[in-house]
Amino acid sequence: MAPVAVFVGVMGAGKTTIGQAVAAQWGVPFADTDLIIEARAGKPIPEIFVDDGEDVFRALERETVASSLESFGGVLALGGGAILDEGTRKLLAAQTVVYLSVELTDAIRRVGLGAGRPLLAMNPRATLKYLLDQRRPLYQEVATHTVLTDGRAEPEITAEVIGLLRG
Ligand SMILES: Nc1ncnc2c1ncn2[C@@H]1O[C@H](COP(=O)(O)OP(=O)(O)O)[C@@H](O)[C@H]1O
Ligand SMILES: O=C(O)C1=C[C@@H](OP(=O)(O)O)[C@@H](O)[C@H](O)C1
Ligand SMILES: [Mg+2]
Repeated sequence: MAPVAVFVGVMGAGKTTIGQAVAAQWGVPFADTDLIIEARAGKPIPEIFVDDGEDVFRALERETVASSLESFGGVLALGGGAILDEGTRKLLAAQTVVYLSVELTDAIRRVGLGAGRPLLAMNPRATLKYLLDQRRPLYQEVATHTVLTDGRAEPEITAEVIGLLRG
């Protein structure tokens, strides 16, 4: 079994929100690697970053992506930084990967002050700009489909994803 679709994109792209909506419309399960990691670690992501550091989080993320890709049959949302790992990018090569793209203005509006997202705890606007510039080529590399989300409401984006994946 393998996921029907995997969502990637920077924080605030809408991976969790749109992934859930697409899964609901298809009538398939939804999973989010962030939630799986929190359950496995027994603590929220900000605490993993504080107690154990980003490297430990990335290792948990890599294992979680690998096991989900192997055994989960539904819609899978990744965390924004999962694609930083080369091994994860290789795993994604055989998958249907939807890149939800968003630029700085809308992304920052959506994540606000970054609550629950430890990488945005300080200077969220400058950090998000840096992360967008660093990661954009990696999202493009793994994507089989790209959907622009700037200035668009969730139902419209969900409908475009479903239309694109219909074939
Ligand atoms: N297209 C959109 N327009 C406006 N707000 C959105 C849109 N997509 C998501 N959001 C909101 O932005 C926030 C971040 O969305 P989320 O799905 O958690 O993003 P991600 O998982 O990619 O970080 C949520 O509050 C969500 O309701
Ligand atoms: O971009 C990142 O490195 C991260 C994104 C978050 O997920 P979302 O993209 O769903 O917010 C979460 O995995 C963690 O805070 C790190
Ligand atoms: Mg998310």
